[in-house]
Amino acid sequence: MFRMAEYYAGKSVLITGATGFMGKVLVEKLLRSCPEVKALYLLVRPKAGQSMQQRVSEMMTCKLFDRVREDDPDFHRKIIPISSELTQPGLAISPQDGEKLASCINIVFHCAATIRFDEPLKHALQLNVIATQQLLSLAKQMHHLEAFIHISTAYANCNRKHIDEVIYPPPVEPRKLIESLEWMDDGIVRDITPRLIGDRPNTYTYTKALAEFVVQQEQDQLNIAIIRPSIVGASWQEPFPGWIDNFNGPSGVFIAAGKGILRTMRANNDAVADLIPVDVVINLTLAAGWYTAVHRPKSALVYNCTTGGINPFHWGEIEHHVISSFKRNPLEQAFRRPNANITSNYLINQYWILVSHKFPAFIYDLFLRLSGQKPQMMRIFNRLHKAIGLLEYFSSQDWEWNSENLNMLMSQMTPEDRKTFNFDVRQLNWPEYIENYCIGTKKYVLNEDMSDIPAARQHLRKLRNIRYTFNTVLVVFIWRVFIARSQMARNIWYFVVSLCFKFLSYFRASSTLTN
Ligand SMILES: CCCCCCCCCCCCCCCCCC(=O)SCCNC(=O)CCNC(=O)[C@H](O)C(C)(C)COP(=O)(O)OP(=O)(O)OC[C@H]1O[C@@H](n2cnc3c(N)ncnc32)[C@H](O)[C@@H]1OP(=O)(O)O
Ligand SMILES: NC(=O)C1=CN([C@@H]2O[C@H](COP(=O)(O)OP(=O)(O)OC[C@H]3O[C@@H](n4cnc5c(N)ncnc54)[C@H](OP(=O)(O)O)[C@@H]3O)[C@@H](O)[C@H]2O)C=CC1
Repeated sequence: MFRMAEYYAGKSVLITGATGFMGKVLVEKLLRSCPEVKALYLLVRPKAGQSMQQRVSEMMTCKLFDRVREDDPDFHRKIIPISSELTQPGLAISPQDGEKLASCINIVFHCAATIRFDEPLKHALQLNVIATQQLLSLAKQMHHLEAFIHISTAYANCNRKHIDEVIYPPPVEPRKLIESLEWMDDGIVRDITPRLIGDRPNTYTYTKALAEFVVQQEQDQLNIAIIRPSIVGASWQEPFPGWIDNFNGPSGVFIAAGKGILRTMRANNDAVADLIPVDVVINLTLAAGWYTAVHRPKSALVYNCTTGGINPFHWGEIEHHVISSFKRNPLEQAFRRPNANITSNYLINQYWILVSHKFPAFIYDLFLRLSGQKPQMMRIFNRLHKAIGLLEYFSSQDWEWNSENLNMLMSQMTPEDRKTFNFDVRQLNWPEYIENYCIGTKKYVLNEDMSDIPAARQHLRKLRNIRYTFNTVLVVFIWRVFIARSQMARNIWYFVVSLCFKFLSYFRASSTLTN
Protein backbone atom coordinates (compact mmCIF):
# COMPACT_ATOMS: atom_id res chain seq x y z
CA MET A 1 0.00 0.00 0.00
CA PHE A 2 1.18 3.53 -0.87
CA ARG A 3 2.30 5.46 2.25
CA MET A 4 0.83 8.93 2.42
CA ALA A 5 4.15 10.78 2.72
CA GLU A 6 5.35 8.90 -0.37
CA TYR A 7 2.29 10.05 -2.26
CA TYR A 8 2.89 13.71 -1.37
CA ALA A 9 6.60 13.47 -2.27
CA GLY A 10 7.36 15.57 -5.33
CA LYS A 11 3.83 17.03 -5.42
CA SER A 12 2.93 20.70 -5.84
CA VAL A 13 0.05 21.71 -3.63
CA LEU A 14 -2.20 24.77 -3.87
CA ILE A 15 -3.74 26.04 -0.62
CA THR A 16 -6.28 28.81 -0.12
CA GLY A 17 -6.85 30.28 3.35
CA ALA A 18 -3.29 29.36 4.38
CA THR A 19 -3.02 32.42 6.64
CA GLY A 20 -6.11 31.29 8.57
CA PHE A 21 -6.36 29.03 11.60
CA MET A 22 -6.74 25.72 9.78
CA GLY A 23 -4.67 26.68 6.75
CA LYS A 24 -1.60 27.33 8.89
CA VAL A 25 -1.89 23.93 10.57
CA LEU A 26 -2.27 22.31 7.14
CA VAL A 27 0.87 24.00 5.83
CA GLU A 28 2.83 23.01 8.94
CA LYS A 29 1.72 19.39 8.88
CA LEU A 30 2.46 18.97 5.18
CA LEU A 31 5.97 20.36 5.65
CA ARG A 32 6.65 18.29 8.77
CA SER A 33 5.11 14.93 7.91
CA CYS A 34 5.57 14.99 4.13
CA PRO A 35 9.11 16.46 3.96
CA GLU A 36 9.54 15.47 0.30
CA VAL A 37 6.59 17.60 -0.84
CA LYS A 38 7.84 19.72 -3.73
CA ALA A 39 6.14 23.09 -3.24
CA LEU A 40 3.26 24.73 -1.47
CA TYR A 41 1.61 27.50 -3.47
CA LEU A 42 -0.39 29.74 -1.14
CA LEU A 43 -3.06 32.10 -2.44
CA VAL A 44 -2.68 35.14 -0.19
CA ARG A 45 -3.93 38.71 -0.32
CA PRO A 46 -2.15 41.80 0.98
CA LYS A 47 -3.86 42.96 4.20
CA ALA A 48 -3.63 45.63 6.89
CA GLY A 49 -0.75 47.44 5.17
CA GLN A 50 1.30 44.27 4.74
CA SER A 51 2.22 42.80 1.39
CA MET A 52 1.45 39.14 0.82
CA GLN A 53 5.20 38.37 1.03
CA GLN A 54 5.43 40.06 4.43
CA ARG A 55 2.35 38.21 5.66
CA VAL A 56 3.73 34.83 4.64
CA SER A 57 7.17 35.58 6.11
CA GLU A 58 5.54 36.63 9.37
CA MET A 59 3.39 33.52 9.39
CA MET A 60 6.47 31.31 9.07
CA THR A 61 8.05 32.89 12.15
CA CYS A 62 5.05 31.84 14.21
CA LYS A 63 5.62 29.37 17.06
CA LEU A 64 3.46 26.83 15.24
CA PHE A 65 6.37 26.26 12.84
CA ASP A 66 9.00 25.64 15.56
CA ARG A 67 9.12 21.88 14.97
CA VAL A 68 9.37 22.26 11.20
CA ARG A 69 12.08 24.87 11.67
CA GLU A 70 14.03 22.43 13.83
CA ASP A 71 13.78 19.67 11.21
CA ASP A 72 14.52 21.91 8.24
CA PRO A 73 15.61 25.52 8.86
CA ASP A 74 15.18 26.24 5.12
CA PHE A 75 11.59 25.06 4.93
CA HIS A 76 10.42 28.44 3.60
CA ARG A 77 12.03 27.74 0.22
CA LYS A 78 9.15 25.38 -0.49
CA ILE A 79 6.53 28.05 0.14
CA ILE A 80 5.51 30.11 -2.87
CA PRO A 81 3.01 32.90 -2.15
CA ILE A 82 0.71 33.85 -5.02
CA SER A 83 -1.12 37.16 -4.82
CA SER A 84 -4.84 36.58 -4.91
CA GLU A 85 -7.98 38.35 -3.69
CA LEU A 86 -10.67 35.70 -3.84
CA THR A 87 -13.54 38.17 -4.13
CA GLN A 88 -12.17 39.62 -7.40
CA PRO A 89 -12.83 38.35 -10.93
CA GLY A 90 -10.42 35.56 -11.81
CA LEU A 91 -9.41 35.58 -8.11
CA ALA A 92 -7.13 38.49 -9.11
CA ILE A 93 -4.39 36.04 -10.06
CA SER A 94 -1.98 37.43 -12.66
CA PRO A 95 -1.91 35.63 -16.06
CA GLN A 96 1.68 34.48 -15.41
CA ASP A 97 0.76 33.03 -12.03
CA GLY A 98 -2.34 31.44 -13.57
CA GLU A 99 -0.20 29.67 -16.17
CA LYS A 100 2.31 28.55 -13.59
CA LEU A 101 -0.45 27.06 -11.42
CA ALA A 102 -2.11 25.38 -14.41
CA SER A 103 1.13 23.67 -15.34
CA CYS A 104 2.31 22.42 -11.95
CA ILE A 105 -0.41 21.93 -9.34
CA ASN A 106 -1.28 18.36 -8.34
CA ILE A 107 -3.60 18.87 -5.37
CA VAL A 108 -5.81 21.77 -4.27
CA PHE A 109 -6.94 22.35 -0.67
CA HIS A 110 -9.61 25.03 -0.53
CA CYS A 111 -9.82 26.35 3.07
CA ALA A 112 -10.54 30.05 2.51
CA ALA A 113 -13.95 31.30 3.56
CA THR A 114 -15.59 33.95 5.63
CA ILE A 115 -16.57 32.24 8.85
CA ARG A 116 -18.33 35.25 10.42
CA PHE A 117 -21.89 34.50 11.44
CA ASP A 118 -23.02 38.08 10.83
CA GLU A 119 -21.51 38.45 7.34
CA PRO A 120 -23.84 40.27 4.91
CA LEU A 121 -25.25 37.71 2.48
CA LYS A 122 -23.71 39.29 -0.63
CA HIS A 123 -20.21 39.13 0.80
CA ALA A 124 -20.63 35.60 2.19
CA LEU A 125 -21.92 34.52 -1.21
CA GLN A 126 -19.04 36.21 -2.99
CA LEU A 127 -16.38 34.50 -0.91
CA ASN A 128 -17.90 31.16 0.02
CA VAL A 129 -19.70 30.39 -3.24
CA ILE A 130 -18.52 32.52 -6.17
CA ALA A 131 -14.84 32.26 -5.19
CA THR A 132 -15.26 28.48 -4.89
CA GLN A 133 -16.76 28.42 -8.39
CA GLN A 134 -13.83 30.43 -9.72
CA LEU A 135 -11.31 28.19 -8.01
CA LEU A 136 -13.00 25.15 -9.57
CA SER A 137 -12.68 26.80 -13.00
CA LEU A 138 -9.01 27.39 -12.34
CA ALA A 139 -8.64 23.77 -11.16
CA LYS A 140 -10.14 22.53 -14.43
CA GLN A 141 -7.29 24.22 -16.27
CA MET A 142 -4.66 22.41 -14.21
CA HIS A 143 -3.08 19.76 -16.40
CA HIS A 144 -1.80 17.51 -13.60
CA LEU A 145 -4.51 17.92 -11.00
CA GLU A 146 -5.16 14.74 -9.03
CA ALA A 147 -7.49 15.92 -6.24
CA PHE A 148 -9.54 18.93 -5.21
CA ILE A 149 -10.35 19.01 -1.48
CA HIS A 150 -12.99 21.44 -0.31
CA ILE A 151 -13.35 22.35 3.38
CA SER A 152 -16.99 22.75 4.29
CA THR A 153 -18.63 22.60 7.72
CA ALA A 154 -20.63 19.92 9.52
CA TYR A 155 -23.24 22.65 10.08
CA ALA A 156 -23.84 23.34 6.38
CA ASN A 157 -27.00 21.25 6.80
CA CYS A 158 -27.75 22.19 10.41
CA ASN A 159 -31.43 22.50 9.48
CA ARG A 160 -31.40 18.66 9.60
CA LYS A 161 -31.01 16.61 12.77
CA HIS A 162 -29.35 13.60 11.15
CA ILE A 163 -26.66 14.38 8.62
CA ASP A 164 -25.32 11.73 6.28
CA GLU A 165 -22.15 11.95 4.23
CA VAL A 166 -24.04 13.12 1.17
CA ILE A 167 -24.51 16.46 -0.52
CA TYR A 168 -28.08 17.54 0.08
CA PRO A 169 -30.07 19.54 -2.47
CA PRO A 170 -29.23 23.23 -2.00
CA PRO A 171 -31.78 25.61 -0.46
CA VAL A 172 -31.75 27.53 -3.77
CA GLU A 173 -29.98 27.15 -7.12
CA PRO A 174 -26.75 29.14 -6.48
CA ARG A 175 -26.63 30.54 -10.03
CA LYS A 176 -30.16 31.96 -9.72
CA LEU A 177 -29.38 33.51 -6.35
CA ILE A 178 -26.16 35.07 -7.64
CA GLU A 179 -27.99 36.54 -10.63
CA SER A 180 -30.82 37.97 -8.54
CA LEU A 181 -28.61 39.51 -5.86
CA GLU A 182 -26.44 41.17 -8.48
CA TRP A 183 -28.93 43.98 -9.15
CA MET A 184 -30.16 44.43 -5.56
CA ASP A 185 -28.69 47.06 -3.32
CA ASP A 186 -27.33 46.09 0.10
CA GLY A 187 -30.44 47.32 1.95
CA ILE A 188 -32.81 45.08 -0.02
CA VAL A 189 -30.49 42.10 0.39
CA ARG A 190 -30.37 42.71 4.15
CA ASP A 191 -34.17 42.81 4.30
CA ILE A 192 -34.69 39.56 2.43
CA THR A 193 -31.80 37.63 4.03
CA PRO A 194 -33.88 36.06 6.87
CA ARG A 195 -36.42 34.80 4.29
CA LEU A 196 -33.66 33.37 2.11
CA ILE A 197 -31.71 31.59 4.82
CA GLY A 198 -34.95 30.12 6.18
CA ASP A 199 -34.31 27.55 8.92
CA ARG A 200 -30.54 28.05 8.94
CA PRO A 201 -29.19 30.37 11.65
CA ASN A 202 -26.86 32.55 9.57
CA THR A 203 -25.44 33.41 6.16
CA TYR A 204 -22.34 31.32 6.90
CA THR A 205 -24.07 27.92 7.08
CA TYR A 206 -26.35 28.91 4.18
CA THR A 207 -23.51 29.84 1.82
CA LYS A 208 -21.43 26.81 2.86
CA ALA A 209 -24.37 24.59 1.84
CA LEU A 210 -24.52 26.34 -1.54
CA ALA A 211 -20.76 25.91 -1.94
CA GLU A 212 -21.04 22.14 -1.46
CA PHE A 213 -23.54 22.00 -4.32
CA VAL A 214 -21.28 24.12 -6.53
CA VAL A 215 -18.40 21.73 -5.82
CA GLN A 216 -20.56 18.70 -6.53
CA GLN A 217 -21.39 20.09 -9.99
CA GLU A 218 -17.79 19.47 -11.03
CA GLN A 219 -17.50 15.91 -9.76
CA ASP A 220 -17.50 14.48 -13.30
CA GLN A 221 -14.51 16.55 -14.30
CA LEU A 222 -12.45 16.64 -11.10
CA ASN A 223 -11.57 14.21 -8.29
CA ILE A 224 -13.30 15.85 -5.40
CA ALA A 225 -13.68 15.33 -1.66
CA ILE A 226 -15.52 17.48 0.86
CA ILE A 227 -14.43 17.67 4.52
CA ARG A 228 -17.05 18.70 7.04
CA PRO A 229 -15.50 19.54 10.43
CA SER A 230 -17.80 20.43 13.34
CA ILE A 231 -16.55 23.03 15.87
CA VAL A 232 -12.80 23.21 15.32
CA GLY A 233 -10.82 23.71 18.53
CA ALA A 234 -7.20 23.81 19.68
CA SER A 235 -4.83 21.06 18.62
CA TRP A 236 -4.91 17.77 20.47
CA GLN A 237 -1.34 16.51 19.86
CA GLU A 238 0.33 18.30 16.97
CA PRO A 239 2.56 20.16 16.56
CA PHE A 240 2.04 20.56 20.31
CA PRO A 241 -1.06 20.19 22.49
CA GLY A 242 -3.35 23.19 22.89
CA TRP A 243 -2.23 25.29 19.94
CA ILE A 244 -4.88 27.87 19.00
CA ASP A 245 -4.58 31.40 17.63
CA ASN A 246 -8.04 32.95 17.60
CA PHE A 247 -11.22 33.81 19.49
CA ASN A 248 -13.58 31.97 17.16
CA GLY A 249 -16.22 29.48 18.27
CA PRO A 250 -15.67 28.20 21.80
CA SER A 251 -12.21 29.78 22.29
CA GLY A 252 -13.60 33.29 22.89
CA VAL A 253 -16.20 31.82 25.28
CA PHE A 254 -13.52 29.93 27.21
CA ILE A 255 -11.34 33.03 27.49
CA ALA A 256 -14.26 35.18 28.61
CA ALA A 257 -15.08 32.55 31.25
CA GLY A 258 -11.42 32.32 32.32
CA LYS A 259 -11.26 36.07 32.73
CA GLY A 260 -14.32 35.84 34.99
CA ILE A 261 -16.32 38.00 32.57
CA LEU A 262 -18.70 35.37 31.25
CA ARG A 263 -20.80 33.98 34.11
CA THR A 264 -23.85 32.69 32.26
CA MET A 265 -24.71 31.44 28.80
CA ARG A 266 -27.61 29.70 27.17
CA ALA A 267 -26.59 26.17 26.34
CA ASN A 268 -27.96 22.71 26.94
CA ASN A 269 -25.87 20.93 29.59
CA ASP A 270 -26.80 17.54 28.12
CA ALA A 271 -26.30 18.41 24.46
CA VAL A 272 -23.23 16.99 22.76
CA ALA A 273 -20.44 19.53 22.40
CA ASP A 274 -19.13 18.51 19.03
CA LEU A 275 -15.62 19.95 19.27
CA ILE A 276 -12.98 18.56 16.97
CA PRO A 277 -9.26 19.31 17.40
CA VAL A 278 -7.69 21.17 14.50
CA ASP A 279 -4.90 18.59 14.03
CA VAL A 280 -7.51 15.85 13.65
CA VAL A 281 -9.25 17.83 10.90
CA ILE A 282 -5.98 18.46 9.09
CA ASN A 283 -4.87 14.82 9.31
CA LEU A 284 -8.20 13.72 7.87
CA THR A 285 -7.94 16.37 5.14
CA LEU A 286 -4.50 15.13 4.08
CA ALA A 287 -5.67 11.53 4.17
CA ALA A 288 -8.69 12.45 2.03
CA GLY A 289 -6.35 14.21 -0.43
CA TRP A 290 -4.23 11.07 -0.75
CA TYR A 291 -7.23 8.72 -1.06
CA THR A 292 -9.03 10.89 -3.61
CA ALA A 293 -5.93 11.15 -5.79
CA VAL A 294 -4.92 7.51 -5.56
CA HIS A 295 -8.32 5.76 -5.61
CA ARG A 296 -10.27 8.32 -7.68
CA PRO A 297 -13.77 7.59 -6.35
CA LYS A 298 -16.47 7.89 -9.04
CA SER A 299 -18.26 10.71 -7.25
CA ALA A 300 -17.33 13.31 -4.66
CA LEU A 301 -16.91 11.73 -1.22
CA VAL A 302 -18.03 13.67 1.84
CA TYR A 303 -16.27 13.13 5.19
CA ASN A 304 -18.15 14.25 8.30
CA CYS A 305 -15.36 15.11 10.72
CA THR A 306 -17.04 15.09 14.12
CA THR A 307 -16.68 13.58 17.60
CA GLY A 308 -20.26 13.34 18.91
CA GLY A 309 -21.11 9.90 17.51
CA ILE A 310 -17.70 8.42 18.32
CA ASN A 311 -16.55 9.90 21.63
CA PRO A 312 -19.31 12.18 22.94
CA PHE A 313 -18.76 14.94 25.47
CA HIS A 314 -21.38 17.41 26.65
CA TRP A 315 -21.55 21.18 27.17
CA GLY A 316 -22.15 20.69 30.91
CA GLU A 317 -18.91 18.69 31.15
CA ILE A 318 -17.06 21.28 29.08
CA GLU A 319 -18.21 24.02 31.42
CA HIS A 320 -17.00 22.06 34.47
CA HIS A 321 -13.58 21.31 33.00
CA VAL A 322 -13.04 24.82 31.60
CA ILE A 323 -13.78 26.46 34.93
CA SER A 324 -11.67 24.06 36.97
CA SER A 325 -8.81 24.34 34.50
CA PHE A 326 -8.84 28.15 34.68
CA LYS A 327 -8.89 27.93 38.49
CA ARG A 328 -5.74 25.80 38.36
CA ASN A 329 -4.08 27.88 35.64
CA PRO A 330 -5.64 31.35 35.95
CA LEU A 331 -5.49 34.03 33.28
CA GLU A 332 -3.80 37.28 34.22
CA GLN A 333 -5.82 40.20 35.57
CA ALA A 334 -9.12 38.33 35.75
CA PHE A 335 -12.16 40.55 36.26
CA ARG A 336 -13.71 38.03 38.69
CA ARG A 337 -13.00 34.46 39.79
CA PRO A 338 -13.94 32.03 36.99
CA ASN A 339 -17.38 30.64 37.65
CA ALA A 340 -19.92 30.13 34.88
CA ASN A 341 -23.30 28.48 34.74
CA ILE A 342 -24.90 27.31 31.56
CA THR A 343 -28.63 26.96 31.39
CA SER A 344 -31.19 26.28 28.68
CA ASN A 345 -33.77 28.40 30.51
CA TYR A 346 -34.20 31.82 28.94
CA LEU A 347 -35.48 33.55 32.08
CA ILE A 348 -32.80 32.14 34.38
CA ASN A 349 -30.17 33.22 31.89
CA GLN A 350 -31.65 36.74 31.72
CA TYR A 351 -31.64 36.89 35.52
CA TRP A 352 -27.95 35.95 35.71
CA ILE A 353 -27.10 38.38 32.92
CA LEU A 354 -28.61 41.12 35.02
CA VAL A 355 -27.06 40.04 38.33
CA SER A 356 -23.70 38.66 37.19
CA HIS A 357 -22.96 40.64 34.04
CA LYS A 358 -24.75 43.98 33.98
CA PHE A 359 -24.66 44.83 37.68
CA PRO A 360 -20.88 44.23 38.15
CA ALA A 361 -20.21 46.02 34.84
CA PHE A 362 -22.23 49.01 36.05
CA ILE A 363 -20.39 49.09 39.41
CA TYR A 364 -16.98 48.77 37.73
CA ASP A 365 -17.75 51.47 35.16
CA LEU A 366 -18.94 53.72 37.96
CA PHE A 367 -15.66 53.11 39.75
CA LEU A 368 -13.74 53.93 36.54
CA ARG A 369 -15.74 57.11 36.00
CA LEU A 370 -15.19 58.25 39.60
CA SER A 371 -11.46 57.63 39.29
CA GLY A 372 -11.35 59.72 36.10
CA GLN A 373 -10.99 56.82 33.67
CA LYS A 374 -13.03 55.85 30.63
CA PRO A 375 -15.81 53.31 31.37
CA GLN A 376 -15.35 50.11 29.34
CA MET A 377 -16.98 47.12 31.03
CA MET A 378 -20.52 47.63 29.73
CA ARG A 379 -19.13 47.91 26.19
CA ILE A 380 -17.20 44.64 26.61
CA PHE A 381 -20.33 42.90 27.91
CA ASN A 382 -22.44 44.19 25.02
CA ARG A 383 -19.95 42.70 22.57
CA LEU A 384 -19.83 39.46 24.50
CA HIS A 385 -23.63 39.22 24.50
CA LYS A 386 -23.70 39.76 20.75
CA ALA A 387 -21.11 37.00 20.22
CA ILE A 388 -22.68 34.41 22.53
CA GLY A 389 -26.10 35.22 21.10
CA LEU A 390 -24.78 34.07 17.73
CA LEU A 391 -23.29 30.86 19.20
CA GLU A 392 -26.31 29.76 21.25
CA TYR A 393 -27.95 28.04 18.31
CA PHE A 394 -25.02 25.59 18.22
CA SER A 395 -24.76 25.03 21.98
CA SER A 396 -28.47 24.46 22.61
CA GLN A 397 -29.14 21.39 20.48
CA ASP A 398 -27.47 18.23 19.15
CA TRP A 399 -27.00 16.75 15.75
CA GLU A 400 -26.10 13.25 14.61
CA TRP A 401 -23.48 12.87 11.94
CA ASN A 402 -22.80 9.66 10.10
CA SER A 403 -19.07 8.87 9.76
CA GLU A 404 -18.89 5.82 7.49
CA ASN A 405 -16.55 7.43 4.97
CA LEU A 406 -14.22 8.50 7.76
CA ASN A 407 -14.08 4.90 9.02
CA MET A 408 -13.55 3.60 5.50
CA LEU A 409 -10.68 6.05 5.01
CA MET A 410 -9.04 4.95 8.25
CA SER A 411 -9.27 1.31 7.19
CA GLN A 412 -7.47 2.13 3.93
CA MET A 413 -4.43 3.60 5.69
CA THR A 414 -1.32 1.72 6.79
CA PRO A 415 -0.80 1.39 10.58
CA GLU A 416 2.12 3.87 10.33
CA ASP A 417 -0.03 6.40 8.49
CA ARG A 418 -2.79 5.97 11.02
CA LYS A 419 -0.25 7.06 13.63
CA THR A 420 1.34 9.89 11.65
CA PHE A 421 -1.98 11.24 10.39
CA ASN A 422 -4.07 10.31 13.40
CA PHE A 423 -7.75 11.20 13.25
CA ASP A 424 -9.05 8.46 15.53
CA VAL A 425 -10.90 10.51 18.15
CA ARG A 426 -11.80 7.41 20.18
CA GLN A 427 -8.41 7.93 21.87
CA LEU A 428 -9.20 11.53 22.80
CA ASN A 429 -9.21 12.11 26.57
CA TRP A 430 -11.57 15.06 26.95
CA PRO A 431 -10.54 16.42 30.39
CA GLU A 432 -6.88 16.40 29.33
CA TYR A 433 -7.76 18.01 25.99
CA ILE A 434 -9.81 20.79 27.62
CA GLU A 435 -7.00 21.47 30.10
CA ASN A 436 -4.49 21.86 27.26
CA TYR A 437 -7.01 23.93 25.28
CA CYS A 438 -7.41 26.40 28.17
CA ILE A 439 -3.64 26.60 28.68
CA GLY A 440 -3.31 27.10 24.90
CA THR A 441 -5.64 30.11 24.95
CA LYS A 442 -3.50 31.57 27.72
CA LYS A 443 -0.17 30.93 26.01
CA TYR A 444 -0.90 31.40 22.32
CA VAL A 445 -3.97 33.64 22.07
CA LEU A 446 -3.35 35.96 25.02
CA ASN A 447 0.46 35.55 24.94
CA GLU A 448 0.60 35.19 28.71
CA ASP A 449 3.62 33.70 30.39
CA MET A 450 3.14 30.46 32.38
CA SER A 451 5.65 31.74 34.95
CA ASP A 452 3.10 34.40 35.96
CA ILE A 453 0.65 31.79 37.23
CA PRO A 454 1.51 32.27 40.95
CA ALA A 455 0.77 36.01 40.60
CA ALA A 456 -2.49 35.22 38.76
CA ARG A 457 -3.48 32.83 41.58
CA GLN A 458 -2.69 35.54 44.11
CA HIS A 459 -4.97 37.89 42.13
CA LEU A 460 -7.79 35.30 42.28
CA ARG A 461 -7.35 35.04 46.04
CA LYS A 462 -7.61 38.83 46.25
CA LEU A 463 -10.83 38.71 44.20
CA ARG A 464 -12.20 36.00 46.49
CA ASN A 465 -11.51 38.18 49.53
CA ILE A 466 -13.18 41.15 47.86
CA ARG A 467 -16.21 38.97 47.20
CA TYR A 468 -16.39 37.75 50.80
CA THR A 469 -16.09 41.32 52.06
CA PHE A 470 -18.75 42.51 49.61
CA ASN A 471 -21.13 39.69 50.63
CA THR A 472 -20.61 40.41 54.32
CA VAL A 473 -21.30 44.12 53.80
CA LEU A 474 -24.41 43.20 51.80
CA VAL A 475 -25.73 40.90 54.54
CA VAL A 476 -25.14 43.55 57.22
CA PHE A 477 -26.85 46.12 55.02
CA ILE A 478 -29.88 43.88 54.46
CA TRP A 479 -30.00 43.16 58.16
CA ARG A 480 -29.95 46.83 59.00
CA VAL A 481 -32.45 47.94 56.39
CA PHE A 482 -35.04 45.17 56.46
CA ILE A 483 -34.68 42.99 59.53
CA ALA A 484 -33.89 45.58 62.15
CA ARG A 485 -36.88 47.71 61.07
CA SER A 486 -39.63 45.11 60.74
CA GLN A 487 -41.02 42.88 63.47
CA MET A 488 -42.21 40.26 60.96
CA ALA A 489 -38.78 40.06 59.29
CA ARG A 490 -37.21 39.74 62.73
CA ASN A 491 -39.58 36.87 63.62
CA ILE A 492 -38.78 35.06 60.39
CA TRP A 493 -35.10 35.57 60.99
CA TYR A 494 -35.27 34.17 64.57
CA PHE A 495 -37.35 31.24 63.29
CA VAL A 496 -34.74 30.39 60.61
CA VAL A 497 -31.84 30.73 63.06
CA SER A 498 -33.54 28.52 65.70
CA LEU A 499 -34.37 25.92 63.02
CA CYS A 500 -30.69 25.81 61.96
CA PHE A 501 -29.66 25.55 65.58
CA LYS A 502 -32.06 22.62 66.19
CA PHE A 503 -30.75 20.80 63.11
CA LEU A 504 -27.18 21.29 64.26
CA SER A 505 -27.93 20.02 67.77
CA TYR A 506 -29.77 17.00 66.30
CA PHE A 507 -26.84 16.05 64.05
CA ARG A 508 -24.34 16.56 66.85
CA ALA A 509 -26.40 14.35 69.18
CA SER A 510 -26.88 11.58 66.56
CA SER A 511 -23.15 11.58 65.66
CA THR A 512 -22.23 11.27 69.38
CA LEU A 513 -24.60 8.27 69.68
CA THR A 514 -23.14 6.44 66.64
CA ASN A 515 -19.60 6.94 68.00
C1 LIG B 1 -17.44 27.84 30.62
C2 LIG B 1 -18.02 27.98 29.32
C3 LIG B 1 -18.81 26.92 28.81
C4 LIG B 1 -19.35 27.25 27.54
C5 LIG B 1 -20.15 26.32 26.89
C6 LIG B 1 -20.78 26.86 25.63
C7 LIG B 1 -19.80 27.20 24.52
C8 LIG B 1 -20.51 27.41 23.23
C9 LIG B 1 -19.61 27.53 22.09
C10 LIG B 1 -20.39 27.26 20.85
C11 LIG B 1 -19.54 27.38 19.66
C12 LIG B 1 -20.33 27.14 18.46
C13 LIG B 1 -19.53 27.41 17.24
C14 LIG B 1 -20.23 26.90 16.06
C15 LIG B 1 -19.27 26.74 14.98
C16 LIG B 1 -19.85 26.32 13.72
C17 LIG B 1 -18.73 25.74 13.00
C18 LIG B 1 -18.21 26.48 11.85
O1 LIG B 1 -18.29 25.95 10.83
S1 LIG B 1 -17.59 28.10 11.74
C19 LIG B 1 -16.32 28.66 12.53
C20 LIG B 1 -16.74 29.42 13.69
N1 LIG B 1 -17.00 30.79 13.34
C21 LIG B 1 -17.02 31.62 14.31
O2 LIG B 1 -16.83 31.23 15.43
C22 LIG B 1 -17.24 33.06 13.96
C23 LIG B 1 -17.98 33.72 15.04
N2 LIG B 1 -17.59 35.11 15.16
C24 LIG B 1 -18.24 36.11 14.55
O3 LIG B 1 -19.15 35.89 13.77
C25 LIG B 1 -17.81 37.53 14.91
O4 LIG B 1 -16.54 37.52 15.48
C26 LIG B 1 -18.80 38.17 15.91
C27 LIG B 1 -20.09 38.49 15.18
C28 LIG B 1 -19.06 37.25 17.10
C29 LIG B 1 -18.21 39.45 16.53
O5 LIG B 1 -18.01 40.39 15.54
P1 LIG B 1 -17.42 41.85 15.90
O6 LIG B 1 -18.16 42.43 17.04
O7 LIG B 1 -17.37 42.59 14.61
O8 LIG B 1 -15.97 41.53 16.42
P2 LIG B 1 -14.72 40.96 15.57
O9 LIG B 1 -14.96 39.57 15.09
O10 LIG B 1 -14.28 41.96 14.56
O11 LIG B 1 -13.67 40.91 16.73
C30 LIG B 1 -13.22 42.12 17.31
C31 LIG B 1 -12.07 41.84 18.23
O12 LIG B 1 -12.52 41.19 19.41
C32 LIG B 1 -11.82 40.00 19.61
N3 LIG B 1 -12.72 39.07 20.27
C33 LIG B 1 -13.68 38.32 19.70
N4 LIG B 1 -14.28 37.56 20.63
C34 LIG B 1 -13.68 37.85 21.82
C35 LIG B 1 -13.87 37.41 23.16
N5 LIG B 1 -14.77 36.50 23.46
N6 LIG B 1 -13.09 37.92 24.14
C36 LIG B 1 -12.15 38.84 23.88
N7 LIG B 1 -11.95 39.30 22.60
C37 LIG B 1 -12.70 38.82 21.60
C38 LIG B 1 -11.36 39.58 18.22
O13 LIG B 1 -10.24 38.75 18.24
C39 LIG B 1 -11.05 40.93 17.60
O14 LIG B 1 -9.77 41.39 18.00
P3 LIG B 1 -8.86 42.26 16.96
O15 LIG B 1 -8.61 41.34 15.78
O16 LIG B 1 -9.70 43.42 16.58
O17 LIG B 1 -7.64 42.56 17.76
N1 LIG C 1 -12.95 27.31 12.52
C1 LIG C 1 -13.96 26.46 12.61
O1 LIG C 1 -14.49 26.18 13.70
C2 LIG C 1 -14.47 25.80 11.39
C3 LIG C 1 -14.03 26.12 10.12
N2 LIG C 1 -14.54 25.46 9.03
C4 LIG C 1 -14.09 25.77 7.70
O2 LIG C 1 -12.68 25.67 7.65
C5 LIG C 1 -12.15 26.61 6.73
C6 LIG C 1 -11.05 27.38 7.40
O3 LIG C 1 -11.56 28.02 8.55
P1 LIG C 1 -10.63 28.84 9.53
O4 LIG C 1 -9.22 28.54 9.24
O5 LIG C 1 -11.16 28.66 10.89
O6 LIG C 1 -10.96 30.33 9.08
P2 LIG C 1 -10.08 31.65 9.22
O7 LIG C 1 -11.02 32.79 9.28
O8 LIG C 1 -9.08 31.50 10.29
O9 LIG C 1 -9.29 31.72 7.84
C7 LIG C 1 -9.91 32.10 6.66
C8 LIG C 1 -8.88 32.16 5.57
O10 LIG C 1 -9.53 32.59 4.37
C9 LIG C 1 -8.80 33.67 3.82
N3 LIG C 1 -9.62 34.63 3.11
C10 LIG C 1 -10.75 35.19 3.57
N4 LIG C 1 -11.19 36.08 2.68
C11 LIG C 1 -10.31 36.09 1.65
C12 LIG C 1 -10.22 36.80 0.42
N5 LIG C 1 -11.15 37.67 0.08
N6 LIG C 1 -9.17 36.55 -0.40
C13 LIG C 1 -8.22 35.66 -0.03
N7 LIG C 1 -8.25 34.95 1.09
C14 LIG C 1 -9.29 35.17 1.93
C15 LIG C 1 -8.21 34.36 5.03
O11 LIG C 1 -7.15 35.17 4.59
P3 LIG C 1 -6.75 36.53 5.35
O12 LIG C 1 -5.77 36.09 6.37
O13 LIG C 1 -6.17 37.33 4.27
O14 LIG C 1 -7.99 37.12 5.93
C16 LIG C 1 -7.77 33.17 5.85
O15 LIG C 1 -6.56 32.68 5.40
C17 LIG C 1 -13.31 27.43 6.25
O16 LIG C 1 -13.71 26.96 5.00
C18 LIG C 1 -14.40 27.18 7.28
O17 LIG C 1 -15.66 27.29 6.71
C19 LIG C 1 -15.46 24.47 9.19
C20 LIG C 1 -15.91 24.11 10.41
C21 LIG C 1 -15.47 24.78 11.61
